[in-house]
Formats: sequence, C-alpha cells, structure tokens
Amino acid sequence: MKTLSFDPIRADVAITEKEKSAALHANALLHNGQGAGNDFLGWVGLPSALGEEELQAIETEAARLRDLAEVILCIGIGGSYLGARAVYEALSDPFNLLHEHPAKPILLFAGQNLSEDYLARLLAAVENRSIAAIVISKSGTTTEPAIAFRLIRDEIEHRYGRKEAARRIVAVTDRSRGALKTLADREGYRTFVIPDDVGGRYSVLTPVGLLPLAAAGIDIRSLLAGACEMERATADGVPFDENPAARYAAVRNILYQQGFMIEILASYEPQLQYLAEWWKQLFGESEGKQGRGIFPASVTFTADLHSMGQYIQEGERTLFETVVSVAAPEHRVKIGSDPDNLDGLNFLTGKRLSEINHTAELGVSLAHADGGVPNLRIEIPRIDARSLGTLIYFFEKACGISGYLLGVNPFDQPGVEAYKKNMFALLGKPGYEEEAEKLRRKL
Ligand SMILES: O=P(O)(O)OC[C@H]1O[C@](O)(CO)[C@@H](O)[C@@H]1O
Repeated sequence: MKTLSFDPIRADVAITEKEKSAALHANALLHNGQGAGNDFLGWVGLPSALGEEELQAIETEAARLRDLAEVILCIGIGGSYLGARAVYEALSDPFNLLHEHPAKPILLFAGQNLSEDYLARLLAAVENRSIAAIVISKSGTTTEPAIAFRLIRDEIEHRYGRKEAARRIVAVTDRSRGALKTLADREGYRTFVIPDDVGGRYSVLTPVGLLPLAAAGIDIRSLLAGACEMERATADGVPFDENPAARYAAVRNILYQQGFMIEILASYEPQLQYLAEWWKQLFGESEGKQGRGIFPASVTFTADLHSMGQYIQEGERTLFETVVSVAAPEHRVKIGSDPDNLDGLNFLTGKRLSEINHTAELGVSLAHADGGVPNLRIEIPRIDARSLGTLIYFFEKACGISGYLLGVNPFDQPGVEAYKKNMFALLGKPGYEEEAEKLRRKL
C-alpha cells in the first residue's frame, strides 16, 4: 500500500524528457556518491541499513529513561532538534497536559534559543518533576545547546548528585570528536553516535531523532518502516513517473526557473507545524547558497488564511504552494443541528469537520491557482508514525535531488558560520580579537 502520493495538481509544468533524466541523474548521484558533498550521503540508505542491534539499544535506553523521569529535556538545535520535535508534536495530543493523567514522559525542548526567560521558565516548570536529559549535538560545540546543557546539567547535578546525573544524562554526538564527547566520556554518560556521513538536517532517523522519540513512547519501528517504503519507492533505477521525490524535485526546479522563488509549505493540520519547521531547515540550508535557491516558508491553514491569505492571493507573484494533505483524521466530530440556526450553519448539519476542512483545502487551492500561485499536493493517509517516516524520507530525497538540479552542494551550510563569528567576537571569545575590532568600527 502506498502511503504517500505527490501530484502537481494546479501547476503549469510540462516536464520534458530532458528534465526527467536530469532528476533521475541527480538521484543516481545520491546513490553512486559522485556528486558534491558525497561524504554526507549516509542518510540515503539509512532506514533499511539500521540494524536490529542499534534499534534495540535505542529502545532499551529509551525505556530506561521513561522509567526514570516524568520529563525528558531534549537539548539541541537545528537538525539536532527539529526532526524529533516535528514527529513528537505531530503524534502528541496538544492538550496532553490538561488531562487528568497526562501521557508521560513529557518531552520539553531546550538549546534551540538563547532566551533567558525561556530557560528560566523551563527550569521553574520542572522544579517538582523528576527529570532526565538527552543532549544532542553532532559537532558537540554549538553554542546554544552547549549553554542550555551547562545550565540543565547544573540543575541535574545539584538535585541528584554527580553520580546519579550520569544515569540521567544521555549524549548523542560524534563518535570521537567534540567537547560534548569529551565531557560525556569524563562523566560516564551513556552515548549514542551520529554517523560521520549524516549531516544534522538529514539525521532524524539516527539516534538524534529516534532516541527522544522512543523515550516519548513513539513507535520508531513504524517510523522507520515508512521511511524504508519511501527508500524503495525512490531507489536508483525507479522510473521517473514512479519516483515521487524525483517528480517533486523536478517540478519545484521548473517552477524556480519560471521565477517562482518562494515555496510555501501549507498544511491544514496544526500538529504538522513543526514538520514545516524541520522542512524549512532541510531545504533552506541545503539550497540557499551561491545566491541561489527557493526560499522555504510555511503556513498553517485555515488559520493563516486570515493573516497570510491576502498576500498569497494577491501579492508578488513569486510564490508556489505545496500542500501536505492528510486524508483521514483520527477522530470524528460532526456538526449538529440548531433549531434557531442564528449562525446560519444548518447547511453543514451532519457533516464531519474533516469534510469541511478538505473542502476548504480544495477551495483554497482553486483560488490560489487562479491568483497565479501554482499548487502542488502531497497526500498522506493519516498522521501516524509510518506516514511521517514516509514523508521525512520523501522530503530528504527530494531535497538532495533538488540541490543537485540547482547546481549546489546540498550537504554543506557555510553561511551559518557568519553570525557565529560575529557573536563570538562581540562576546569576547578568545581568538576573535581582530574580528571584534573590525565589528566595533562598524558600530
Ligand atoms: O548538531 P550540532 O553540531 O549542534 O549542529 C546543530 C545545527 O547547527 C548547524 O550546524 C548550523 O545551523 C546545523 O546544520 C545543525 O543542524
């Protein structure tokens, strides 16, 4: 059974044979390792390559953390954070905390910002809860998670003592390098490895995403099964018309050539909001370089129809929209009848909310296409672990292909260093004195 389909429903794109073979060639490069950034292709065969032993190690550790803590603090940023958050938010009840018996453990995230108030409130909120931490950083030196970890580690050590802290802290990092690895070895933390050949934004199906998700009770085997299914569907040698990732990549590349510089990922399910955040990093860091690349943006409808809808309908005509559509909801809610009908909604009596939501989706797609916004559509059957695995691998594969079609290395992110250099210089980090002087002259 196919769990994902891609369809450029309302987009004026006739894909030529040349464009089809370019997309297939780009896909082949991901498999034969002859393209740029070929030392970061570990994610391509990852879902099917993940061994039983590693999976069991993750599940055992996850179960141990679940027994130990009511709240697990996940520390990381970018690719070391967004994948886990995307799947966790998609599969969790957003009102969990209001239930009499909330599902536990609760994952809370830190290290994805430098906000003093955020961290102070987080630490205050867990004051009377048993806590554990999963700290995730491939480089082991990223400032935001390193600062959050220093503060959270202090809290854990202060509360439980250093020996017990070593049972409550798990590090996911490089096999041998980086400050986090050194610290983990010194303190005796359990560690999981981020493979050398998997970059942060492609790492959700490694322990980076799998450990926190398993700790939250999410079925990571189904997530991987979905990813495996898409790995097969997009394998090298699959004809263009049957490879949804190649088709999506080809279509977005054609639209980019036509002047559509901004892609809006739209969803009608608020639980997919963080999936869009993950998608934005994936495509933004992979494609936005050398003065090129589609700018990835996102909206959650129908809420954003009442904020961004005006612009999308009538603003600059450089946008195209990719809708992640969910075929069936998990719950049933029907509209009742009202004898007074003061709100005039009796014409909807007996309809399910999902029917209205899907009709809104159709109406929006027609309106936006009429307004000059090409519409692409990705459909998944439901929001479950399997479909999310499928979707994740689909986007990863499409992103790799898109990057090669664009002519960039989709696996580096040199531009991210510029802000770090300035921040370190302004904060007085040793070794940045010359940079600091240059910056001061600009102030
Ligand atoms: O896992 P690390 O090394 O802390 O990096 C976190 C994130 O920072 C970046 O290196 C730059 O934003 C991302 O590519 C990565 O996902």
